[in-house]
Amino acid sequence: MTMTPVIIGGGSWGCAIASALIRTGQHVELLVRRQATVDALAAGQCMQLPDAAQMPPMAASLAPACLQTASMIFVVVPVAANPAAFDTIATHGTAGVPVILCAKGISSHNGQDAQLLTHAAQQALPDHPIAVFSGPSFADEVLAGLPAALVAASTSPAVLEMIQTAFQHSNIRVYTHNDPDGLALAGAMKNVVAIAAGCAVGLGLGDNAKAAIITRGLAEIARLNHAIGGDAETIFGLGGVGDLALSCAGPHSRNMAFGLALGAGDAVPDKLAEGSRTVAALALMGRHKKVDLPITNAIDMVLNHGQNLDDAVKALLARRPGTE
Ligand SMILES: NC(=O)C1=CN([C@@H]2O[C@H](COP(=O)(O)OP(=O)(O)OC[C@H]3O[C@@H](n4cnc5c(N)ncnc54)[C@H](OP(=O)(O)O)[C@@H]3O)[C@@H](O)[C@H]2O)C=CC1
Ligand SMILES: O=C(CO)COP(=O)(O)O
Repeated sequence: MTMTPVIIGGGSWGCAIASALIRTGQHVELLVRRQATVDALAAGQCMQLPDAAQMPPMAASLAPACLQTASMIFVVVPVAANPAAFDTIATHGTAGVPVILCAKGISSHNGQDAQLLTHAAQQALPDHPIAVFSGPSFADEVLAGLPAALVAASTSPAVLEMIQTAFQHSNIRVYTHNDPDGLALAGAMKNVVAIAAGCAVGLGLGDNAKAAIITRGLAEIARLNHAIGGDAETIFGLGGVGDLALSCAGPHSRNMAFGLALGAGDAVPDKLAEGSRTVAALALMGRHKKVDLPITNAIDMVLNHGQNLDDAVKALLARRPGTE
């Protein structure tokens, strides 16, 4: 029986991860939800990246039975679809097979609670070791074969070794560490900071304001990371500063593009911006942990509580500045 990596989700990032593994000569299967996606992938097309370079044809299926022979399972659907993916793995996956979380956000049920994806996965999948795969990585660039450096984090050295080996000789260079919670949190939070940075630029507040938001946003990430017991070094690595820098660089990031449109008073793009979906849970987590998250809270007020963006900016600037 041949064991193959299986990727749940055939969107931008699922295709990009698959393309990197295929480049090393591995057979990969994608588990998707629509026949149209199966057909597009077989023709070497990613539906979410129509302008991307031609990719290799990819084997995809609608049948979760493909999980039975998975050597490792990448979960690459939006955060909101992760619980259903975990249920599918619990039903069809083989115990002991690593589950690698690739989404960037916080798990939440109807805005009533807030949970790191790592904790949600551990609860739903007690028989599977869990890893987080994150870092600065725009899917279209990975799909085009350009180099990227990512981080895999798990408490299992064997799982880290497996992931590193899987991507050896691909265009993804994998660094490892043992702080999955910190890595999951940093990936979720950078999206919200990118929305805030986009808002500042869209409002015409200038480069100084953008740099201030990135830096104070990083301080928020570090504070909440400390509160959840994450490793401070995670925040200064690829999955922290690295991904924050990438996402705040410009409209290539969907989260930054969302913020730019919001700031400029334009309609927001019709693309996934995980930060807009995760900010409520993140603000809730900050309240539960009693951590001050002014930028996160401001974006939550604007997106979920009807606050005017100008008023949110005024409220942020009216805060008494403290020590750095
Ligand atoms: N794109 C990137 O550069 C990167 C993205 N990520 C993260 O990866 C995650 C996925 O993003 P990305 O691939 O870009 O998103 P896309 O919008 O490109 O693709 C999403 C994929 O998930 C599927 N999907 C969406 N909703 C559901 C659902 N409710 N149930 C089952 N499947 C669903 C879509 O299926 P369908 O086509 O049928 O709608 C599609 O295959 C996000 O959390 C993102 O932050 C991480 C690193 C880089
Ligand atoms: O996470 C990403 C790059 O690392 C993708 O960012 P966006 O979802 O903002 O495009």
